[in-house]
Amino acid sequence: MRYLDKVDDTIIYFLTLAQEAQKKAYAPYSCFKVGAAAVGNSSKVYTGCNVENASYSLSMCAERIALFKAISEGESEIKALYIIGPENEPISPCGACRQVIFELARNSTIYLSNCNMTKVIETNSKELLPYGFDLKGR
Ligand SMILES: O=c1ccn([C@H]2C[C@H](O)[C@@H](CO)O2)c(=O)[nH]1
Ligand SMILES: [Zn+2]
Repeated sequence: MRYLDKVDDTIIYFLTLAQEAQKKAYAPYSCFKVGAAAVGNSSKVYTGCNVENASYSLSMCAERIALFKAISEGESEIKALYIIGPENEPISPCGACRQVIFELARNSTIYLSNCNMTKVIETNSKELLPYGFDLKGR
């Protein structure tokens, strides 16, 4: 887990796609809009935003929507996952998303960005969720 010294153009490109999705977030309860972009092995990009519900626990996070879109469209592996939050510090995925990332994006590079892409953390599934629950390795 490290802050990037320089945020290169490729990262800016994918974070911009995540930011476009972030604008579509449906977050009337938290007013906390998040966007994500998952890059599949095919190099196709799947974006997501958080979608909330009056029954709060039915809300879904941006990164899970992006990952579920990718898998449901036939991607078998995710190369990279970009997540952009609304604040001045990089977004920190919730515990549920960390488990889903561990399942579906285990070998991905993961980028966590603040709202204007000036602070970007590079990390991976095992740093986000040490000793994650795993049935694959049995
Ligand atoms: O990494 C995160 C963290 C939070 N949220 C959403 C969930 C909820 O809709 C709102 C406030 O927690 O932000 C995400 O989509 N991704
Ligand atoms: Zn989450």
